[in-house]
Amino acid sequence: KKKVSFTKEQQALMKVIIDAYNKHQIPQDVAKKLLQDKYSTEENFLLLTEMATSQVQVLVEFTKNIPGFLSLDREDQIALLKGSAVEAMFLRSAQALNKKMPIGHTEVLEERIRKSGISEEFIKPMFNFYKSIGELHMVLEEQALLTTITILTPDRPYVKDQPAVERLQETALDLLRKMCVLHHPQEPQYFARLLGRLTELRTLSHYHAEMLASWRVNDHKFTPLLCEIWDVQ
Ligand SMILES: CC(C)NC(=O)n1c(-c2ccccc2)cc2c1CN(S(=O)(=O)c1cccs1)CC2
Repeated sequence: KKKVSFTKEQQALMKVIIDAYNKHQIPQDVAKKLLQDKYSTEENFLLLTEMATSQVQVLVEFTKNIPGFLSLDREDQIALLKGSAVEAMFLRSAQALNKKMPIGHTEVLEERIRKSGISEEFIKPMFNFYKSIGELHMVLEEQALLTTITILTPDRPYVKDQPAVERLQETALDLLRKMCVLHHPQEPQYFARLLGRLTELRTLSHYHAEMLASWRVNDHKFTPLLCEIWDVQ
């Protein structure tokens, strides 16, 4: 078993990130609604709208707890949130879908997502991504750190002080690297595999822009918060 030691700062950082991540789960009532009956496409779309809106609120709260984030330039904070919102949504979705659920719940959830007006060409890559995340069997610390690293991506559009963001991201990457050695000692490539998922996430977020366009064509309504964070309407 490989010896892994964390500095005092790293232990403090992990605790803050885990507390923040645990505090901000998707409200159970919203998730439960997905499992009630009423299967119409319209109803499924509305539920996803509600879940995605609630997740953006959760994301903003989580981000505020990332050590150093609130010390960044205010406009850069906004640029990082807007630049990572879709990727964070897909990451959270993958984690939600791969969570242990009562028998049959996952299937119902999948079915409602497939029948929510998303065209087939986006369903496939989306579910491939969910599956590829599920196969990693990430522990909570890895999930929370991967979300943190996604948010702290320096090269998002309109970020002015990229070095400041890079420094924060480096800290989270160092910690994630150690976490992977600790929790997956048999897989030396595990950390690299996790970062590979971030590349897949960027591809998905390009699909997302097209998904939005096709919904807009069919006059689907989004909430003001989603329109703001996605820069639509
Ligand atoms: C957990 C939350 C963040 N996930 C979520 O909202 N999902 C999920 C999903 C995946 C696994 C388990 C539970 C839900 C699939 C999809 C979305 C949202 N998007 S969206 O934001 O483009 C959208 C918003 C409005 C109309 S479409 C479409 C695809």
